Amino acid sequence: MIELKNIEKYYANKGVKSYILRHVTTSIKQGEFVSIMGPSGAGKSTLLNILGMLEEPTYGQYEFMGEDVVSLNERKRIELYRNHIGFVFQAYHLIDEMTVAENIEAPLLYKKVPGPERRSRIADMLDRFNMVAKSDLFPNQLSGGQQQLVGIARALVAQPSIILADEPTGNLQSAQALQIMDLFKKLNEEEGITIVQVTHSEVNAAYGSRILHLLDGVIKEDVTVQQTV
Ligand SMILES: Nc1ncnc2c1ncn2[C@@H]1O[C@H](COP(=O)(O)OP(=O)(O)OP(=O)(O)O)[C@@H](O)[C@H]1O
Repeated sequence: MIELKNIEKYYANKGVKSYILRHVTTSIKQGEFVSIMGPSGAGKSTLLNILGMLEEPTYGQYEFMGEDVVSLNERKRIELYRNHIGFVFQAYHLIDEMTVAENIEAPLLYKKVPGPERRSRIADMLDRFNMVAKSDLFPNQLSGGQQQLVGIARALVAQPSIILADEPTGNLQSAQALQIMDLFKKLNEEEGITIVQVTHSEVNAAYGSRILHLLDGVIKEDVTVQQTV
């Protein structure tokens, strides 16, 4: 599903290059649940943003579902993103002025999904996340855990092939964090959705099947998780 070859990312400042990612070569197969770990500043979010087409690498090849992402024009890349990728952010990134239902609807409007189908998919999401009664509330009327569920519902409503999550439980208490991780595991195992998450938590990483350890922008280790959760 994902092939990265020799991905490099650097910022040049007064002729000095500071490397964020170096020689990143790896592949991720459909159905995997991968955690990216490593110390602060190791380049985890940058790598996830490149996977999610939110940032471009300075060099290297990125193939997503057979498409050469780097050579695609903006319109094609956005289309690929909208059709296949659901992104979940640590700080939720919901739109404050929109209700829960409207936030979940947003990706469907971009994809021009017709009204009746939109309403049915939103209803399914609200039902699945036990949020029917919260449908008309605004994000600031929800707990952090509920806001993140809306963030995940918004990522899922467009039926993505892959969920990319940047510290999805970073702002949550442990009970809520467990709920989100259980949900990811279920999505992965029962619906075959590929998941790539950035996490600082060993507990969260144990939910996945593989861990990429980044250090100073380099993949230092690529390990298979022994399933215990
Ligand atoms: N626009 C930029 N210009 C220069 N340096 C940048 C820019 N964006 C990010 N960086 C640097 O890239 C490095 C990696 O950032 P990144 O957010 O990917 O790390 P991270 O591993 O996700 O860290 P954390 O765990 O703290 O979120 C950091 O040192 C950061 O300062």
